[in-house]
Amino acid sequence: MNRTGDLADRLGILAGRTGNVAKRLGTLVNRTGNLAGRLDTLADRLRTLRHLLALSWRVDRTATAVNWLLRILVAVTPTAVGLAQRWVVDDARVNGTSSGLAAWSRLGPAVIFGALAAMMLTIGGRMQGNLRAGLVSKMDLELTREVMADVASIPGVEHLERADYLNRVFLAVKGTNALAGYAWSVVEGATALISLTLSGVLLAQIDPLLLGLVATTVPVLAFGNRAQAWSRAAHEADAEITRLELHLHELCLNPNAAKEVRIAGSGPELSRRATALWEEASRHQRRAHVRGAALQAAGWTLYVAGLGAGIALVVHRVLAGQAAIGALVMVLTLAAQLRLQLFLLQSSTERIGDAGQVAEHYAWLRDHAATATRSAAHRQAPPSRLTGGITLDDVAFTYPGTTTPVLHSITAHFPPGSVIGLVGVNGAGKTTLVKLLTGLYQPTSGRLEVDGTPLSAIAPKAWASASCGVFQDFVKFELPAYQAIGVGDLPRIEDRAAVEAAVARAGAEATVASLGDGLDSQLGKIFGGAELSHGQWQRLALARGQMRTAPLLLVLDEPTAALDPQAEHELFEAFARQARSAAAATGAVTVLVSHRFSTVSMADHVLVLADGTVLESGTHAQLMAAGGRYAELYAAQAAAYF
Ligand SMILES: Nc1ncnc2c1ncn2[C@@H]1O[C@H](COP(=O)(O)OP(=O)(O)OP(=O)(O)O)[C@@H](O)[C@H]1O
Repeated sequence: MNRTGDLADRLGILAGRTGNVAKRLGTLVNRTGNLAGRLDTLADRLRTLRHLLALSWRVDRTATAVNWLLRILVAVTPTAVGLAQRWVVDDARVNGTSSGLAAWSRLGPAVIFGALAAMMLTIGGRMQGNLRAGLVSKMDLELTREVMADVASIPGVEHLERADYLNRVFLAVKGTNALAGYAWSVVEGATALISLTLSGVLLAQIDPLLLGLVATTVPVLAFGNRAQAWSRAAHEADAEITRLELHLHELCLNPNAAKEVRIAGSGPELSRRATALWEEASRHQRRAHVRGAALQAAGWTLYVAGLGAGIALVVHRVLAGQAAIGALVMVLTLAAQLRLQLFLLQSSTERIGDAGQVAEHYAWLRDHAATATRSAAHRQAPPSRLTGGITLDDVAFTYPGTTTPVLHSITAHFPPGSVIGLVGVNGAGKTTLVKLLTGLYQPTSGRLEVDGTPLSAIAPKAWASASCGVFQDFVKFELPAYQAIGVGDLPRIEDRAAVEAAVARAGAEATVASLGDGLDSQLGKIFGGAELSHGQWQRLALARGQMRTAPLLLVLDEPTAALDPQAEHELFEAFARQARSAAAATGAVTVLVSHRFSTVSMADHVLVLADGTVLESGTHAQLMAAGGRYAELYAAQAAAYF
């Protein structure tokens, strides 16, 4: 019995040890993973740095070259000043304060050398600061252009709809100035480090113990970095709060929101909430700053203690006759310079840290855009005309970053040339289905095919160019009217005949005629142009959606909600007619989303969506005959209108 007990104990101990080993292995794997992650981040930063230095060269070669030269000169001058002073003082001690030619011939070079170095330190430092500011502003402009181009080049809308992605995009867009300064901050940091090293070498020559003074700079920098990291973490954690605060404040100023805000009297409350958010974010920042300031003060206290000890050591040496008075003068000069270099190093590491955070988001955005472009490059062009139509087979979709499926088990076929109606209550998934059809998102599972080719294998930009659409949340482009319409087909934005034809197809002639200067009228109050009614804006949006004359897919997602039912009916009749006549040429599929059943009844085939899936489908006649949900809602609406 005892033996069995012993064995059990031993087995227990063995199991415990195995568990410990496994835990340690787990920790090791984690650490290796962390290290690999850090190396990746470092590689990303170096790539960004190289890109920024190249960008600086591209935006202004002369300023970049002069800036490099000045930085190097400014880095070595503090040491030169210290050396010159030591030279003069020691010479004076040895040879007395004799004047005349002999003294000048001995001291002249040292005085000129010192004066030049001091001049370089002051003038060069200032010139370098001005050059840097000019370069950073040019680079900022270029980086803003790059970031915006990246945001625009990513197909789909995931990066603009997901809160975590939006935070990254927001921080990258807001941080271009910090990023522009990144490269030069690294150069400044590196040259300040060279300066510190040179000062260290000179101090060590007087007494190796003085290296202790250089060592006290380490806590100053380390604590400074930690303080900065706290502040950055607070800033990053508050990105969403800051976005919300900006959004609420913008609502108070936005003329489109003004009616609702004024009538509801919600302005003061919105402003109060925005202010509360701002205060919350400021509180977090303040807390981080106070903690950081305390830590930094501790670092500087150590430095001051080290400096005091260093000076006491040299005074002792001088009094003991072990060092010349020139050494004391040099130590005092270098100590003052050391403090300046330390400030410079600290401020550049702070800027590097700040910009490093932006650099991470910037690298993410660039990678995201590059991956999207690379993957799009291998995809094929859409067919020039649809022959097989669009097929959905057991399609399901969950928005990235969420867990609840919004669409599931969607199976349908849209034959070439057909007009498809989509109906369903709010939130049924109609717009989401439209987003999948237009390639803005890929299905999470199932097949979505165009003429038998998965839509994911078709180049997104080419599919976007082969589609056109009008949406319920259309854009009010505050541009001259012809551009606000022509932007629907960018290559033909200035093609007046194409714009006029689109206006006619959308039945927007009366709206254009009502504008003072017709198609040349400036739209929108913000730029002193004509203000339009919501319905008039919508007519122009419909015209914009008609700019592409031979699309393969036309989506009309409640584009006429601001029009009266009669106008909507007439428009859809016209669209359906156009769709059927265009069908012969391109086999285009028209998808029409509407809450008005009389409009949807014009479609060749209707899908009734409920809870993210197809509840019923068929022609209007079939659905009415089936007497299901569609028939019920149709009858209810008809009774309400007539
Ligand atoms: N970007 C998004 N991220 C996460 N969920 C979303 C997103 N857009 C829509 N949803 C969710 O998907 C569901 C379907 O929304 P969708 O806009 O497709 O409905 P809809 O049928 O077009 O509604 P409506 O008739 O009101 O326009 C909703 O529950 C909505 O909350």
